Amino acid sequence: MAFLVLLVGLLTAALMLVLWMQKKLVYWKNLGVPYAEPDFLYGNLKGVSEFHHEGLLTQKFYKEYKGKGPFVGVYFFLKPVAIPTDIELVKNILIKDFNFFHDRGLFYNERDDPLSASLFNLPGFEWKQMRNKLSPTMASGKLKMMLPAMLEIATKFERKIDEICGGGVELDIKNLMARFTLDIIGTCAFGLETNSLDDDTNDFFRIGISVFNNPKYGAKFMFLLHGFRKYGRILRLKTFRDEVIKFYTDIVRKIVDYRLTNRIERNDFMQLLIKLHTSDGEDNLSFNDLLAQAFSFHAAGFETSSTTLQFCFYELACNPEIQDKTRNHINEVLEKHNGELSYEAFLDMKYLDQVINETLRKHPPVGALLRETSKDYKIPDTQFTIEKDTTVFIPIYAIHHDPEFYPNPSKFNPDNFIEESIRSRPSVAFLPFGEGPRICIGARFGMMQVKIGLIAGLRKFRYTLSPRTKQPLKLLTKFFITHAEGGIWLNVDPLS
Ligand code: HEM
Repeated sequence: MAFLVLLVGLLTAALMLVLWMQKKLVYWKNLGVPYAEPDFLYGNLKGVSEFHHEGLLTQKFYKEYKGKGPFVGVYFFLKPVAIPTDIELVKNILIKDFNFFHDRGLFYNERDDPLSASLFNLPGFEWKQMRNKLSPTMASGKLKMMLPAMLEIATKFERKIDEICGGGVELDIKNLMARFTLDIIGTCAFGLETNSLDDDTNDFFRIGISVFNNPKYGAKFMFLLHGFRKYGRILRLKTFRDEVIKFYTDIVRKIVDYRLTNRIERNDFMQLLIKLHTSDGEDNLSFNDLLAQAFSFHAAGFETSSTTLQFCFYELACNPEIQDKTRNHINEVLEKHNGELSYEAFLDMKYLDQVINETLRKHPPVGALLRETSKDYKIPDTQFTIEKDTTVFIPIYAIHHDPEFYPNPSKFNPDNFIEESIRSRPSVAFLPFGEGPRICIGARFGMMQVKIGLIAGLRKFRYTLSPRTKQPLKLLTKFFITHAEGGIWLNVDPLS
């Protein structure tokens, strides 16, 4: 009898759960919004494992629903997600009506996992305060100050390619770019001479790449955690593995103590963060804030820059005339600046900017931008409202491949970024760094890093595609960042 009661109880609970889930999955239908039919358990996330890339997943919805309304409603598990398909709405969300969309709605848990409380994840007022404190650290004067340290690494990078090239060995561009960008971040953000270009067994490199290659949770669980972040915090879940948290906490503690005890000052981000940490005013950063923000330079700046470089070398290998033109351009500008790689010479390399921008268009490292509504948002001139707490996914990848804005989107064409072409499309049709007040804080640093990598890599060497690179590239996503499955392999030869 007791067994029967238990069974009936369980069946009733299961039935109620199913009815509750079904009710959740008619949210968009009830609002009369164009929506994609969800699956019972995953909502519309099923494609994440099919496509392995959220850029392609959102592109699927964008293509299908563009013109049918300002956005399409989908579900990530049970959570309603709005994907704007109208460029005017994208602009309003990111810029004009930002006060409805200042958060990303991401999970963080500063108590158990201080690394997770980064600028990227912080909401509302906490974000605004932190952004105001950090913005001056990214001013152009500060970047200029870091140039000599970056150039030193570029010289080592050039030497490394010289060692590899001509010997018939294929270049694993992903690995090389990871070493280069991690050495730059090691120097500029942490003030460490990590030397990963020569030795990729050091802890900074090993743990640094494991943050992305071996994340604590998979993409689907992270979507779930962001959706139920209150419960995640109650359960004291962490975003990063304990080894990662301990490594960065220890290393940052040692650097801060060492510099303060020995009164050492350097031209790097860490110094600027320490200055905020030791200030008395409202700009003061606690140790945990300092730790989280130093780490965010790594978390938000490493894979993005390294991925951009990879895809840029890939496209240049596939397009030899553009490779030659870029190399000639670099040499001409350097000649004009007496052979000196000054900050001014970088600013002068306009065609190089075009090549990088076209890479960021075709292969945006971040395939979609995240926002969450903080209050009901009535879309101007329509009957639609995006209700409070709805996740909004701005489909960068889809917009960058929309023929309305880029006539032949699969062609690598740096002329998409001559003045005339830029003026001919809406400004938000190019979003590799996001847009509005929450735009990437490290965009200028990232561009500088990529430019330095390309200059060092292109001046003396020529690249061609190795047959080992799978064609066409199959994209996948790890921690929101785009990758090519199987990596990108190039042949590299010295220029005669
Ligand atoms: C090519 C390199 C890079 C790309 C493509 C990139 C891309 C992005 C994107 C798409 C966002 C989201 C913007 C939005 O939601 O509107 C972002 C935010 C952010 N990025 Fe970058 N990024 C790059 C380099 C860097 C670097 C080098 C750093 C640090 C030094 C950095 C630090 C950050 C931070 C802290 C945020 C959060 C900003 C906020 O919420 O206020 N990024 N980045």
